[in-house]
Amino acid sequence: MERRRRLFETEKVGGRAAYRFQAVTVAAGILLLLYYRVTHVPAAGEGRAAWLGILAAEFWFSVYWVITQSVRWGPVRRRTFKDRLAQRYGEELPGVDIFVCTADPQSEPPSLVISTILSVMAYNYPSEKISVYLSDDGGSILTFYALWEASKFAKHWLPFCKRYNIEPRSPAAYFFNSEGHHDRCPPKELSFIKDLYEEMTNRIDTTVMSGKIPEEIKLNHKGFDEWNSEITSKDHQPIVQILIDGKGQNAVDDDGNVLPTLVYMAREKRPQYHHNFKAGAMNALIRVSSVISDNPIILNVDCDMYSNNSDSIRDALCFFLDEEMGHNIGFVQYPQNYNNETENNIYGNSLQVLNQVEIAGLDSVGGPPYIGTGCFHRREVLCGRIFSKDYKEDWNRGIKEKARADIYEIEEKTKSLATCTYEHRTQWGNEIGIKYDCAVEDIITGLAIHCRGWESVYNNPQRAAFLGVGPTTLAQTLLQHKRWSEGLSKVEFVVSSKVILCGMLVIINIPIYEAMFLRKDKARIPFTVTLASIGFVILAFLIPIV
Ligand SMILES: O=c1ccn([C@@H]2O[C@H](COP(=O)(O)OP(=O)(O)O[C@H]3O[C@H](CO)[C@@H](O)[C@H](O)[C@H]3O)[C@@H](O)[C@H]2O)c(=O)[nH]1
Ligand SMILES: [Mn+2]
Repeated sequence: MERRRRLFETEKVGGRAAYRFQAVTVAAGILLLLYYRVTHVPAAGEGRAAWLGILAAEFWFSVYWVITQSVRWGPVRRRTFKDRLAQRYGEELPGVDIFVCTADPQSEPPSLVISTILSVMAYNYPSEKISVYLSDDGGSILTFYALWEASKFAKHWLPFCKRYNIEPRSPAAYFFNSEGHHDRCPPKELSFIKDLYEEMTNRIDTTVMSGKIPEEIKLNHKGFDEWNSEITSKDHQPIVQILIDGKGQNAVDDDGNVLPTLVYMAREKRPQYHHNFKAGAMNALIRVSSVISDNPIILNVDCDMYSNNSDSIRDALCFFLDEEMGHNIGFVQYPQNYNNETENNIYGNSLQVLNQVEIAGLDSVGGPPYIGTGCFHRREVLCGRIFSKDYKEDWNRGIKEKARADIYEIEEKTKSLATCTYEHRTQWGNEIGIKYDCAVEDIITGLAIHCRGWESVYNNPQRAAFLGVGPTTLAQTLLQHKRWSEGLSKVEFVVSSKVILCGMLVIINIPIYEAMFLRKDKARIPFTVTLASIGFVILAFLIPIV
């Protein structure tokens, strides 16, 4: 049989030899420094304590440096072949569910959230195979209103994007910091769509500022009835509203083409139940989407990360659908790039080393971590499936024509999956879905997926797939790093807690070892007692093995 051509290839990043040479010189420097410290310890009373303290610190940084080499030693780059994907599959491609998370209409303005939503609705991909879900942890009628406006604007925006093949497809980014693709379309049409967009954002911004939705607008959609004066962001019933039903009759754009499904979800919130932040929202989305569209691939993005490259879905599929390697791949991670870098990048927020070198380095040793946004997962992998080479993904899942229930029935059914108590006494947040109880839920979820045998790949194409809003001030930077560090040290602690515990026990027991082996006075423990203790220790170690 003819061997199929690969849908992606892996290249080594250039400059490895230069980096390795530099690393060897640094290693030599570190060793010489440690040698000097160890051989020149001053006498007691002449600064010995400070010397030993510095030695300990330098030793720790040396260990840290050695560990970081594992992620910088062999970075790789992936290249996809979308033309081969097109030749092989045409438009017979799997469905994709896209999750966007938002939490607060004040700090994450709804007009920007919907720009992200519109950018992912406008992927260069068959619309009937895309379902977009917005999770609103703020449970805000203002965000719902903005999404309803977006569902109407999409009818003009999507055909416009596809007709002139514009990039990026976030209207906010396209109109206000575009790279100049405006010449691709007739000026009249451009100003028409721009006016529509500006009118819409003005309406949304003034409504958000006033904090109230005009009564006449509320008459336009039944979804507004979900809110009453008692609802707060921390105390409300589950809300699921299907704003565009892609499988329905009326879901067509201006050109008569099908529109993607668009769903608003605010999971139930009650003060007495812990909501588990973004992880809780994602898990509710996994369940709700399994009833509405149930597509085999899930992409999730933060609401401030718009799609900057309309080919990213096809790019990601080059990995999953590759005949040789695809079946090993659990998720495809894209980097977090920002479009609001500060001058000279003074706080290092563009994450260059992480994005270009370290995550690419991890990609050569089992795969990148899951970093919370810009990631394509297999639904089954998020739901806890353990890797097996016999497993065959059902790529038609979700597309197969099911007897479609009434839209109201679906909404009612899915609400029951987004309640506070649904997960009680289940494995959600543990073996199933995104993990709970960690500030970096994404990292531990990715590690768990690796532990179940799946690999991941990192794709960093020339044209950034997603662009977000990064921190720009020192205060924002510190807050983000504090959260990341807290979360990561927890991961580190879980992994190394046993080692630390054993080390502490050894240190606490130093006087006993002294009495066993070193002391020559009366306090020395008799040899027979030492022997008996060693015997007991060995026995104690054997117990868990037996
Ligand atoms: O209760 C919450 C809190 C946050 N979010 C959403 O989660 C996302 C990330 O939260 P943010 O406060 O912006 O955190 P960042 O530090 O910017 O997030 C980075 O770090 C997180 C933890 O590692 C990852 O989950 C994110 O994807 C990654 O962008 C945003 O879209 C929020 O709207 C919720 O949906 N519910
Ligand atoms: Mn963020």
